[in-house]
Amino acid sequence: MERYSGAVVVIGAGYVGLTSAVCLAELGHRVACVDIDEGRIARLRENRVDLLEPRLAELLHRNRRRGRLSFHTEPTFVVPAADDVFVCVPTPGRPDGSTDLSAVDAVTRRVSGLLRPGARLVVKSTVPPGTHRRVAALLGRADVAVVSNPEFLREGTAVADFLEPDRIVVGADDPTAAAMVARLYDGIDAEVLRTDATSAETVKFAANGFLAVKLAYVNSIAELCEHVGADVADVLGAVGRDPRIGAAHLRPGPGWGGPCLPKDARALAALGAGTGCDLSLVDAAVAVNAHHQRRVAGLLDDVLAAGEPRVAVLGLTFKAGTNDLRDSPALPITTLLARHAKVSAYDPAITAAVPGVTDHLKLASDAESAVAGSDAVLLLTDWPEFARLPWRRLARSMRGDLVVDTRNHLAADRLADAGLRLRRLGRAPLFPEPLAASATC
Ligand SMILES: NC(=O)c1ccc[n+]([C@@H]2O[C@H](COP(=O)([O-])OP(=O)(O)OC[C@H]3O[C@@H](n4cnc5c(N)ncnc54)[C@H](O)[C@@H]3O)[C@@H](O)[C@H]2O)c1
Ligand SMILES: O=c1ccn([C@@H]2O[C@H](COP(=O)(O)OP(=O)(O)O[C@H]3O[C@H](CO)[C@@H](O)[C@H](O)[C@H]3O)[C@@H](O)[C@H]2O)c(=O)[nH]1
Repeated sequence: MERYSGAVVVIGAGYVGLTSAVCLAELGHRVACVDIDEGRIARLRENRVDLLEPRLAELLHRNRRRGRLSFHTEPTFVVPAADDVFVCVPTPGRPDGSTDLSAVDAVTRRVSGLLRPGARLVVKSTVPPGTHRRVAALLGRADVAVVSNPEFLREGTAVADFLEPDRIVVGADDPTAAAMVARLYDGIDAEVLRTDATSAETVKFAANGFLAVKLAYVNSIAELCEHVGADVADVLGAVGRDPRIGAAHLRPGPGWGGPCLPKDARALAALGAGTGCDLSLVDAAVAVNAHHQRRVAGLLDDVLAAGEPRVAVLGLTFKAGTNDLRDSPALPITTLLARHAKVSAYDPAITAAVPGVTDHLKLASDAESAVAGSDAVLLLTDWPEFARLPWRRLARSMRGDLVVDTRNHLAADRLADAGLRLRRLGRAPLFPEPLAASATC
């Protein structure tokens, strides 16, 4: 049993929970972090972090040494001493898109009898608008306030996003409770936006839905650029200079993915269906995203038509800088390819096969062995090391000469020097013959 004498408990030690626990400790609070995953807690007690997040391990060690951070498998002894208990457990999507709140419910029931009078239960998990009322009802404690404090961190930059956020949103129907939670962030230089609880819950869905729609639109404009002969980098570079639009999240790719955008967009669309509000724009973004994933696989159609084709895939994670494979666009794309081709893949953050996830492909231990003998290379994640690959040597080891770069990540002149044909999203292909696949949108 680890000793705890502090004021904050964080339940859930995943991307959001562990980052929150470590950063709140860095801000000077005494934090106890609880998770039902005994293996994860055992590793954290040995200062071992499974998540690929810059500075997370360093800040964890430092705050463990300072005695500000402890890890537990049970809330029994730590929750009664806490002023604020953060809920950072998963809220996955159900098959119909709606949000599965069973982990939030389980935590609420578990802590109900443990919270001291006057404490606050702070929901950081992404939950549909109105969930605070469900939590309050399950809690059955008029002397405990329920506060919504959605989290906006991105994977790969979780610590920086937590400590230097664009905004902090604290929503509660009890202004004193909101003020108490807001004060936990006193060491951070960002505006705290105080709202009612339903509005705070809605902010998170509205933000992720907006990003999903924006990225679906970006990929559609990339497709249009190919059709009309425009260059997407020039087009969106100029479009993004308008401050009403903004330059961020404007890069085309193989479809957006990850543990949040897909499930939150589907949940928002399901909310539209459930409330009768017209959120068909979000439904369309989800459908368009699936189209772009199929379109990327379709760019290899010519190669797949040949006998016993072999495709090398560079990058499996949903973006660079994370080892998270949840809802990565690489999974549906490589599944489509694997119906017709042998797929060998390399990702610097995925060092071992993941049963049930990577079964359809052969995991290579480095880029060169993935590429050797392939008819085509498909780059799906923009890991920096892929831009530095020795393309001349790789070209000699390949059977074919096609490279499809879905992130506009590779230097065209280096691939041309290597005698490779380069196909990029939203840009003219760097080889002479017209592409049948891009003839129509
Ligand atoms: N991952 C992100 O980038 C991100 C960013 C913002 C918000 N969110 C939201 O935050 C929530 C958590 O996401 P995550 O990515 O951190 O999840 P995660 O899967 O990385 O971690 C969740 C942790 O909660 C633990 N857990 C599950 N049930 C529990 C219980 N009853 N008691 C104690 N621990 C329990 C799990 O063992 C796991 O370690 C979700 O609602 C998600 O939508 C995620
Ligand atoms: O210009 C861009 C930016 C992103 N993506 C893709 O979009 C997806 C999501 O990327 P990103 O938003 O960086 O990743 P997440 O870590 O999933 O973060 C999102 O989801 C989190 C969980 O809700 C939120 O907290 C964040 O604010 C929100 O950005 C990934 O597949 C990216 O490859 C692009 O294709 N082009």
